[in-house]
Amino acid sequence: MDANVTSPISIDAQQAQKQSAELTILGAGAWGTALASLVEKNNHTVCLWSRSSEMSLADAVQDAHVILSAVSMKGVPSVAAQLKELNIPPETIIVTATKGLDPETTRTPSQIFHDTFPDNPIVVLSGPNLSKEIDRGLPAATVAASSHPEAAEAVQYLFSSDTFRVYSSPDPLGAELGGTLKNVIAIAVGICEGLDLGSNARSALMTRALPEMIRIGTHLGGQAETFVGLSGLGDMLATCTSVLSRNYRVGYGLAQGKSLDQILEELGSTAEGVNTTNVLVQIANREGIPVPISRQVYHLLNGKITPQEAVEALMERDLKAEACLLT
Ligand SMILES: NC(=O)C1=CN([C@@H]2O[C@H](COP(=O)(O)OP(=O)(O)OC[C@H]3O[C@@H](n4cnc5c(N)ncnc54)[C@H](OP(=O)(O)O)[C@@H]3O)[C@@H](O)[C@H]2O)C=CC1
Ligand SMILES: O=C(CO)COP(=O)(O)O
Repeated sequence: MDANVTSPISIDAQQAQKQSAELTILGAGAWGTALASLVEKNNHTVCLWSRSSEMSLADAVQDAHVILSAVSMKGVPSVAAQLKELNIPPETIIVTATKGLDPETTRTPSQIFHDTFPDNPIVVLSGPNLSKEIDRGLPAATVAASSHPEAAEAVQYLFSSDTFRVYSSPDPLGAELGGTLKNVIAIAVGICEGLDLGSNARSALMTRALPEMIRIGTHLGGQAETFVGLSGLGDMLATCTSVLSRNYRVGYGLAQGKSLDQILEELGSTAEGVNTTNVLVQIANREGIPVPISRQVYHLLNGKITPQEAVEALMERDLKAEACLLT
C-alpha cells in the first residue's frame, strides 16, 4: 500500500507537518493508516511514513516525540536497524503495534526495539482492533502497555477518544504475546468454521486455546492475568469470530481445500499467524512446552495433514482433567 495514496492526510500536509510531528507512524498498511486517522481526529500532529514514501525516514522522525511502528513482522528488524542510525533521543517513546515473532531470533517486536533502544521507553499497543471497524468509527478498546508507566499514559492519552478507549498496563510482553498468539488460534477457529463443525466445537477450541496461550505466554515472560484481558482473550474473541480477520480467513480457506499460497494471494495483506505458528512451534519444541492446538495448525500449514486429520488428532488426545487455567 502506498502511503502517499492512502494516508489520511495529504502529502503536502505531511511535508508541512514534518517539522513538528508529535507522532510518526512507520508503516502505512491497514493498521498504520487506521491509527494515523485516530490520532489525527484527536487533533494531534501525525506523520505517516512507509518505505515507499518520498520523505526520508530521517525527515519523518526528526521532531517526533512518539514513534509508532505498525509494519508487519518481516519489516521490524530492518526498521529498527534503520532507526538506530538516526540518533533517536532517549526520551522519544517508541510504540510497537505489530503482532508477530521474528523467525531469526524468535523475539517479539518490543524485545527487538528494547534491544536496539535500551534507553528509550517502549510501549506495546495491542487489543481487539480490526482495522476495518476502526476505520468506520465503531467503538473499540485497546491496551497501551509499558514498564514505563508515564510512557503508557502518554500513549493512552494520544489515542483515546469517544470511539477508542485505551487502557494502560504494566505488562508489555503479555499484551504483545496475547495479540500475537491469538492469530494462531484464529487460524484454528477458521478451520473449524470452514469445516462447519458447529458452535460446540468452536467454543471448546477457543476455551482450550486460552490455557495454551497462557502456558506459552507466561513461559516467555508475560503475566497470566494479562491473557484474560483485552489484549489476550479480548483479541482472541474478536479475531476468532470475525470474517474481517485475515488469520481466520487463512484457516477458513484451508478447510475449503485451498492452498496456503492461493489464500495469501487472495488476501493481499498480512496474516501474521502463518509465520507466528512456525516460530511458536520452534519455541515450544526448544522449551518443551505443550501446544497441542498450535501444533495441529503447524502441521496443516506445512502440508503434513488434512484439516480432518487435525481435528481427529485433537479429539483423540489422552483424556485428562480440565483442572486450572494452566493445564
Ligand atoms: N489490520 C489490523 O486490523 C491490525 C493489524 N495489526 C498488526 O499490525 C501489523 C501490520 O498489519 P497491517 O497494517 O494490517 O498489514 P498490511 O499488510 O496492510 O501492511 C503491512 C505494512 O508493513 C510494511 N512492511 C512490510 N515489510 C516491510 C519492510 N521490510 N520494511 C518496511 N515496511 C515493511 C508494509 O509496507 P509496504 O506497503 O511498503 O509493503 C505495510 O506498510 C501486523 O503485525 C498486524 O498483525 C494489529 C492490529 C490490527
Ligand atoms: O489483530 C487484529 C485484530 O485485533 C487483526 O487480525 P487479522 O490480522 O487476523 O486481520
